Amino acid sequence: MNEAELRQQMVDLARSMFDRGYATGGAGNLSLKLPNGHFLATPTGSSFGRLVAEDLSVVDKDGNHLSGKRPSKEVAFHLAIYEKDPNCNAIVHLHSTYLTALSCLENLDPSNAIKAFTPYYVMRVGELPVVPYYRPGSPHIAEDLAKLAGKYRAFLLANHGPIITGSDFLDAVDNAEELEETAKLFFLLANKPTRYLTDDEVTDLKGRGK
Ligand SMILES: O=C(O)[C@@H](O)C(=O)COP(=O)(O)O
Ligand SMILES: [Zn+2]
Repeated sequence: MNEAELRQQMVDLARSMFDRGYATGGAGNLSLKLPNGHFLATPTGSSFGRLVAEDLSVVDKDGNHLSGKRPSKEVAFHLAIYEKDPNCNAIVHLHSTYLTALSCLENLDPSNAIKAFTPYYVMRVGELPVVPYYRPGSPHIAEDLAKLAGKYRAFLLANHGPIITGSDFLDAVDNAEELEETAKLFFLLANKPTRYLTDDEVTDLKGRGK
């Protein structure tokens, strides 16, 4: 896809997420890698429901603002992930209801906030490591993510929300939707005896693709 098509894809899929309740108000941010090596990101304060293709921000790998409106205050954490994960070409950060609720629970397993109970979660996401709470925009988020990126496909910011990566923007959005639905199931199953996938079942699923 060329840059114009990628801009339109970000506008269209952001609007679709907004219309289906995955994003509200000005929460969340999005980015993708452009063919020329620069990055397209949502402007700070923008609503997923009202993005304008020409207004989207372009930054270089060092975070220099090249064009469009002022980028998301989280652009540093997006860039930290791209730097460490060569397979990541797009990133979705949401404040979606169930994943954000999950991010506020005490005693989450920092290495994996959702133990697998369905195959598609394993195939699309795998594990969900938790980044401790820092205020939004803090450089510490990027520092912590730099240590995890490349080993995981999604991350949960404590008391904040999820970050999901993808091989392209559509893949990142699909992964985000799957993860949010998995968190919804996690709460539906709370206090119910649940059969988790065994280690062998998880291993069998890994590496099989989607
Ligand atoms: O939670 C926050 O404030 C940010 O992480 C966020 O989601 C929106 O910030 P901008 O991308 O700067 O609008
Ligand atoms: Zn946020």
